[in-house]
Amino acid sequence: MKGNIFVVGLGLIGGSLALAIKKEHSEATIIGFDVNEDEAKLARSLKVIDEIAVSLEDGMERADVIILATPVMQTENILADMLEFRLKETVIVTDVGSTKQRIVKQAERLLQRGITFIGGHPMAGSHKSGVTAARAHLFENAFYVLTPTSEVPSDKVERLQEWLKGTKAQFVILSPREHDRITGVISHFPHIIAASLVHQAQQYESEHALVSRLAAGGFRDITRIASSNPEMWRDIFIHNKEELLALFDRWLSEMNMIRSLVEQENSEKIYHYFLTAKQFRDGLPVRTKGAIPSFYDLYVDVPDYPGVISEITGYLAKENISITNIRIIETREEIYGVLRLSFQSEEDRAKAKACIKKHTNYETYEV
Ligand SMILES: NC(=O)C1=CN([C@@H]2O[C@H](COP(=O)(O)OP(=O)(O)OC[C@H]3O[C@@H](n4cnc5c(N)ncnc54)[C@H](O)[C@@H]3O)[C@@H](O)[C@H]2O)C=CC1
Ligand SMILES: O=C(O)C(=O)Cc1ccc(O)cc1
Repeated sequence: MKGNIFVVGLGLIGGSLALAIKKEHSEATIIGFDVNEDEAKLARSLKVIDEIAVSLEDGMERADVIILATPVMQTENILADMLEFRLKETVIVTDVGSTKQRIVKQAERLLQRGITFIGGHPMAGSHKSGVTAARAHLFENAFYVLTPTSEVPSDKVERLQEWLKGTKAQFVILSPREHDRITGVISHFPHIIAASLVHQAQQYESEHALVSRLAAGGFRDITRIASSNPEMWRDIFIHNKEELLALFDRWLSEMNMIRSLVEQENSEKIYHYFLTAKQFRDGLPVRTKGAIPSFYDLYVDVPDYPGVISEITGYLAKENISITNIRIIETREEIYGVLRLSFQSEEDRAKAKACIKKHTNYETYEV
């Protein structure tokens, strides 16, 4: 499709959407704008966008589709500023914010002027930010929530989905309220838990200098998201305050309950608590990306000799297959193979599997 796509906020999500749209619609012109001029210039040199808008107003007025990809408080402010601009009557405005109720409420004023606004949230990402982390395939297989209000005609929703086809995401329509309730529990609240675990370890570090050195393994895994952009998460917590306050209350009573089981050494109930959590978690789908992203891992059963890692990474490098993470798993219990390689897509994992099979006799497993 032809048209001007205007992306405001050229970071991880804005940049990734720009790349995904261009991949599917090569005739579209991607115009970008960012308050951080260096980020906009970087986006232009990395060919994430075709051109930088002269101003926010200029980009908005030329656009057929406007994508607001800024932290959610900024998105609310931009939606208010847009009331002064002379937008095309046919423009479709959308956003990518992790919260929906306050944004959709603010956008009602645009809707009253006949401008189409469809709230959006591609539910995949990472703890990284900035345009250098942007990838065209970031949203492949992920859920992409849209929250059109009843005034929005369905052909506009279909048109937006057509523009976003290159994301290869799975669209889901929800009300803003349902969206904020679900993301509160599976995405937003876990961030405060991760951050609080890090704070707890930091406080202990003053007593035991070894804490951070010993925290290198599992602790790093469960607290990965504490490395996310603090501005973005501050805004999300303020926007989804009501849901999150309710979750804090439930969490505190849950902690008190499990605390008293430990205090009483109630081994049966403690066991049951872990068991039911394990059963629910083991049953979660693994291939679909979600707000807690699944990684494309490949386990390689390698012999324990020096140089085996460089041997394998060498074969992969020769075939231009990028690895996002590499780790030696120290226990063989339940997991076959000791070398865990992570990839960005199913396709990369399949290529790696074939490459390792071609060059070695090592068994590979997807768990
Ligand atoms: N990081 C993630 O994994 C996900 C983030 N989101 C949502 O996407 C949005 C963007 O997040 P990221 O791309 O991760 O952040 P980012 O930090 O990578 O990029 C945000 C960009 O917006 C720019 N910006 C800030 N205020 C602006 C303004 N007033 N006008 C123009 N540009 C402005 C910043 O300079 C920055 O380049 C947020 O609303 C976030 O809630 C949604 C899904 C996943
Ligand atoms: O890195 C992670 O695990 C994330 O949680 C990514 C993420 C961040 C914000 C969203 O609204 C959706 C996904």
